[in-house]
Amino acid sequence: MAMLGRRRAARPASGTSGLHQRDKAPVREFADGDSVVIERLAHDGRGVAHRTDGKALFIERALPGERVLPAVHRQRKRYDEAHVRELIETSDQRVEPACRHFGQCGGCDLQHFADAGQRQHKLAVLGEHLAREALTLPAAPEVLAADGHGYRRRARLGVKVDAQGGIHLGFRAKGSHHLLDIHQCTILVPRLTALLAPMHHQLAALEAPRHVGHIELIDSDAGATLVVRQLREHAGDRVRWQTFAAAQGVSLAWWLGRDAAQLEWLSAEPELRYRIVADGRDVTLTFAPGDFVQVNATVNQRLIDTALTWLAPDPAARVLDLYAGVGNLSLALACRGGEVLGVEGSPAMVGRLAANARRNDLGNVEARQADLTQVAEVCEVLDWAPSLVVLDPPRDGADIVCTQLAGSAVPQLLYIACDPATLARDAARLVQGGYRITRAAVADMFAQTAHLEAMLLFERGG
Ligand SMILES: C[S@@+](CC[C@H](N)C(=O)[O-])C[C@H]1O[C@@H](n2cnc3c(N)ncnc32)[C@H](O)[C@@H]1O
Repeated sequence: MAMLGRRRAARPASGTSGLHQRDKAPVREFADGDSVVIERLAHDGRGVAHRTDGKALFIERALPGERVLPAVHRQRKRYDEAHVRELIETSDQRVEPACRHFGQCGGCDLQHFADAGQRQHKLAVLGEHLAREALTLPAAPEVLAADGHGYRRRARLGVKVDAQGGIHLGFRAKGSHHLLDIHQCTILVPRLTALLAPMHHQLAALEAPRHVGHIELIDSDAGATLVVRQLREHAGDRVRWQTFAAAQGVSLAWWLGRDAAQLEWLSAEPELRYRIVADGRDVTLTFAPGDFVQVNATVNQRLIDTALTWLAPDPAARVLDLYAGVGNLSLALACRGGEVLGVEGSPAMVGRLAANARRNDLGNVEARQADLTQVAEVCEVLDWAPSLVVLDPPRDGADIVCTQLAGSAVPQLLYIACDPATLARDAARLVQGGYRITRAAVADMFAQTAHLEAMLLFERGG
């Protein structure tokens, strides 16, 4: 990725395009002649360069092609970690970060990088992970993208009272366990961002803010919902929260208790739900606090559209949807008329999947609970004799499932992954078992961060 742009006069790093907000004391300052050129981005979004003595440098918020003067803030045996002391030549892909917390907040890594550059980087990361397993793609992956800001419909903010009694609400600071006060978040959907300032005031008005562990924000078609992790009962603060929820027009629940916390609604219980469209048909999915929900509604819809196009299940299909959650993919695929078995580990979500199928009059969906890390349980669900399998595992991947699928005769598999490393490991197993990768896509589910979602279609034979 050669993206060297115009040459700018050397200037201090502070206050420019995401290079500010770094108060790490350098352990090694480079002399003016020691500038380096960024060769590429590492998978975590840091720029990679090499010193003249050959040691690698991982430089925060530096882009490919840029020439920078680094300041090393951590020395390691095989590489050093650095930030930019001075930006000498700037990439034409560098943009001004939209969020004022960028650089300090641990949430986003790539706000200084143009959207197109971020997506190119994610394509390269997928390719590199696959290459490590000697796998190649038949064609360039499709990119499933949407607006890079205002997309996140769910987030968890930490709450902390410091030794001086200061109350903090925010995300972890980059590379640290410290909580950074967050007043603005450009990647949250606007309805959730608008709650940040009132929540700071609300916490300051509580009698016992130390009883609050964290706050989860959820946006659904029922509006905004706050779920407060309340470690101990406090009658006065209970009323304060209820007053706050009424004034803000949000729903409110407490997870109450230190161990084995119980969910208690302090407002009227909302019906948390979101809508997807499958072949022009509206499907409504309900969920509860704590359930998995894809964070980016628009990219999720594109993922569903792509799954339907690639798999093209007909009414004779037997679709096995593994790691099914509350039925996001199961219900979309069931709209084509075939039999669908959705398998999910959480019993509560299995119940919700079944209820969602009923609510949408999809009598062709069966919901089943199984732990897909257990060989016997995986074999049992594969005995259902699917004609195609969709798997959308958590970051650990689907080791046992892919080992079993590698020896199966299922004609088509669609693997949706949020971790390209475990995807590559599992893909290698499937390819060893005789599958070919026939289509690929990168879904920009987590824009402005280095995280990526990938989809691979596998087919037998050929
Ligand atoms: C990435 S989510 C995908 C959910 C769903 N496909 C969707 O699109 O919303 C992964 C799901 O796998 C479930 N899961 C995690 N570990 C599991 C296991 N060992 N067995 C079965 N399901 C598991 C989680 O509860 C979660 O719902």
